[in-house]
Amino acid sequence: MKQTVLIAGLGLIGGSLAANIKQNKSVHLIGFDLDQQTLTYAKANQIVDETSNDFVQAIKKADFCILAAPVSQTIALIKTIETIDLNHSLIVSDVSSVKGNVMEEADKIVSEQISFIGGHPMAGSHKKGIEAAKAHLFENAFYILTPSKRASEADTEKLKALLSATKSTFIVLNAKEHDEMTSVISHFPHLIASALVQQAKSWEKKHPRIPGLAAGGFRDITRIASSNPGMWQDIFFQNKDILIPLITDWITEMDTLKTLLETNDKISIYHYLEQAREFRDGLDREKRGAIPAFYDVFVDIFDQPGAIKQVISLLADHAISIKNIEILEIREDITGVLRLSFVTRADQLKSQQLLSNSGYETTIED
Ligand SMILES: NC(=O)c1ccc[n+]([C@@H]2O[C@H](COP(=O)([O-])OP(=O)(O)OC[C@H]3O[C@@H](n4cnc5c(N)ncnc54)[C@H](O)[C@@H]3O)[C@@H](O)[C@H]2O)c1
Ligand SMILES: O=C(O)C(=O)C[C@]1(C(=O)O)C=C[C@@H](O)C=C1
Repeated sequence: MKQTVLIAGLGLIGGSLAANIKQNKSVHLIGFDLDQQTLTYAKANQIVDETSNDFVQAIKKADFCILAAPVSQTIALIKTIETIDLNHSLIVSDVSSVKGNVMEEADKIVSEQISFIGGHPMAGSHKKGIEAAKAHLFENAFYILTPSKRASEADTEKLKALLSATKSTFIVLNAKEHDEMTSVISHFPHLIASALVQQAKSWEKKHPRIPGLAAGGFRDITRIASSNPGMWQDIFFQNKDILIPLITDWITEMDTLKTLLETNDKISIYHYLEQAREFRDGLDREKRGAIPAFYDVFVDIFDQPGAIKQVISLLADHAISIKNIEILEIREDITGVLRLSFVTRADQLKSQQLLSNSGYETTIED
């Protein structure tokens, strides 16, 4: 029998989930969004089977509902769900990056028919909107589930089955564990990335060449500062009780580093850098969760016409598929560095060997 799934909020995440769920032919997928253009795009590109402008009417038809709007809007939708009378059972989930307030609201649902299991796919991008949606976005990522008080294990299993095409790894956490961990590895780093960009922006007044000089390191550490400001504003305020103490800890940490520099404590600075490197290098490479599970090869190339094409052709001739290419640094007339990302370790190693055999200087991270 066909199951009806409603996705409310068809942006980057809702659209990407829709693209996964749509692969299941026994699902009838309804899309709801406040933005008419998004709905038109979703229908025209067959991302959903049906669109709706009426959340309450659509949810009444659904067996599953996934709320994929900004966090504060998701909380507002849960408040609406609390008022709906259903004559059949419904599993509701969300994708919010912060879980505390969402789960607090979800625990207020009294209907016996509704089972709420919070969700958060730990993958995304700095892009927004349905046009950036991709079916493979969640592959190899962790997908965190936070069941509400009344959700049964059987319901959690049903939700996992619905989301199985994402090829993510599901883990169950409570809201507090979730919010503490994501604030450390996602929300706070975002705040720092934006602050680093603001710092460069203010120094640009004195040194107008700063944007041009910003090379691989600055670009790597600040990529996420190009994200959707509306979404992150919401995340920061939803998780501010955890973020504020982290900012206090960070100020203390910066003060410590400042003192080490002022007192010329080279040994302590060395250990500080060494410990950070060891921790970073030790991040689980098989299941990298928030860090995309790609395997990189760095290739030195000469800045001359066709240099990149040669590298790509070599790998294409051996049927190796490159997941992503990034030019990290090109200096005029000298070498530059290409970062090639592969989905499997095997492709990474094979590519490195092929490139080395053809005379390229390559490096990989173990
Ligand atoms: N972008 C990421 O990297 C990422 C990763 C994991 C989880 N999330 C979470 O996913 C959610 C959506 O983020 P996104 O990146 O897809 O944003 P997005 O801006 O790409 O999409 C949000 C969509 O929700 C719609 N919308 C807004 N209010 C709505 C409402 N009341 N009802 C229905 N639709 C509404 C918008 O029109 C838009 O189409 C957020 O809660 C975010 O915290 C984002
Ligand atoms: O890759 C990115 O651009 C992201 O910011 C993705 C990211 C993250 O911080 O890792 C952002 C927010 C989500 O809640 C989950 C994933």
